Amino acid sequence: MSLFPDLAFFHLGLNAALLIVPMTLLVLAPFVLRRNLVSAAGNPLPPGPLFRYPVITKQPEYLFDRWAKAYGHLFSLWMGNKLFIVISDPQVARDLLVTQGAIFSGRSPSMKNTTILQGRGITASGYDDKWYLHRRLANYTLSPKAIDSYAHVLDYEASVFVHTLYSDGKQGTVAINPMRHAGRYAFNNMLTISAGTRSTSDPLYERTLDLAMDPEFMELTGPLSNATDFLPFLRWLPNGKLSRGEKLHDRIVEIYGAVYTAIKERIEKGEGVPECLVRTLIETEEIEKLDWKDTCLLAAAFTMGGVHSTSGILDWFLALIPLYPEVQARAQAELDRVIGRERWPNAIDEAQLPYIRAIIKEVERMHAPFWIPAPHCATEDYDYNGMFIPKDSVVVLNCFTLHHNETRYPDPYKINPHNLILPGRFKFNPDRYLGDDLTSEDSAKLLDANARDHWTFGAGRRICPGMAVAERELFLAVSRILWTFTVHEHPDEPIHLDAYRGNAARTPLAYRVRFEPRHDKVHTMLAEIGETIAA
Ligand code: HEM
Repeated sequence: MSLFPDLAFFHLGLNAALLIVPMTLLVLAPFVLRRNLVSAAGNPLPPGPLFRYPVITKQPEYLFDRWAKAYGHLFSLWMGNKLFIVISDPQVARDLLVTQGAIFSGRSPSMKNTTILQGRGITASGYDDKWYLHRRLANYTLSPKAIDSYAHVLDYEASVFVHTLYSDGKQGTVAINPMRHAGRYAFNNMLTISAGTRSTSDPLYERTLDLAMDPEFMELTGPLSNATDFLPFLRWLPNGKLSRGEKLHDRIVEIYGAVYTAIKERIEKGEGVPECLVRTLIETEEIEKLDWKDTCLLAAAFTMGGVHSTSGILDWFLALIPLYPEVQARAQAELDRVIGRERWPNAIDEAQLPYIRAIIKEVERMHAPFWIPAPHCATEDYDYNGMFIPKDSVVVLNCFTLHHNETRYPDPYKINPHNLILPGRFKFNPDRYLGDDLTSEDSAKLLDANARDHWTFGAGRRICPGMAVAERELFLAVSRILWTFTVHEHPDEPIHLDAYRGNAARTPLAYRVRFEPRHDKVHTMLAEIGETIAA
């Protein structure tokens, strides 16, 4: 028997620890450390962080920006067992997503693509024949020519939106949160395109509105925020988030199924149904071999996809503009000079209002709703500039870094008027877009990727097909709001622009602003519009 039993135990414990710790590390290493792969040509993966991440929830754009600075324009990141390839440079984005679009246009399994949209609804379809068909329908419904057929609706809804800000804000006497109104504006436009109607007191369309405004979709579909996307075994364990995704899927199918049925019944009864996506789908479902779920999820993807994105930009615009009185005053001077005070701007005036257009582009750059737009997926192995991009890797744009490239956008970070309120990272400077007369759709087609306005609508074959509609909506709303009101920050309620809500599309935290009518004509015009709405 040892004279020092405690010490013997200590030695035994130490030996065991010396054995167990390295063994545990060895077993855990493949789950914790990055895996290095090499292509047939001997090229390594793009460089990237040493550790794997199970999930990144809080402002991943800052981490991506740091990694882009540390590892370069193309870096790789292991999220659990999924390899992400992150693009932070315009030319690389063009080379891969546009020039090699045949390889980089897939979608990867995820909560959004697999659980909620079940591989359908255009946005979640793989890069296959069904996607081509859906994309053709999207182009047909959202092309500039198609927009002409519902331009009057976009115009009317913009008037209703401005009127609501006026009446809800008690003609400029109280501060209000404009976000729900912006959401309803975008929603009514999308519902018209999808279902040929706007939200009314009909309970079905009220439910459609509630679904579109519910932040659940944007909370659940973040590209980095669902551990089940990266650690597949979690799918087999009880999982609250997964069941929320399943419930959301059921709710979408149930509500849009009812919209489909209502429209089909009206067509069968010979009632006039205006031209809209669901009508086109019903009329072509046999030829195109669409099933019922395809139709529901396509209508849902259109309606919901075009709401948070467009209204998000309006929310950011309305949060920003009171903080930059000199920008607001310059825009109003342009409106007074070009339009005058007897009427407000219409779509046709857009080309004559370059400063308003520049403001919209600058909001799109500075507050892109998606810092990481819908991930693409590589459908083949590909070697690029001595780096290996394996099949099935998830390929994403790092919009935050692209939009803060100091060569393309000089001074992207500097000063803001409220250093105490904002952390001083961003500079809102519409001047940088003066002289850029291209629409975002045309700008995306430029051969020189460095000259593109911004990357807010994604890139390549899956670039947002709703760009032209969104820009028309934004122009009508922004130009009319600035013609009608001066927007003021509430003196006791500072607006916080750094924090936001949503793991996919970002919207500002709730805020209130005051819409002060600019001149007497505002009251007469809005009174007339009020009568039209009531009629
Ligand atoms: C300012 C508003 C909008 C923004 C910022 C926006 C942004 C985006 C982005 C980043 C993508 C992913 C592109 C990619 O995969 O590379 C996308 C896809 C899509 N957007 Fe938009 N969008 C907006 C408005 C709209 C509107 C008004 C519609 C109309 C219905 C729409 C319909 C779609 C559809 C259907 C897709 C899927 C395309 C596909 O996978 O082929 N979006 N959008």
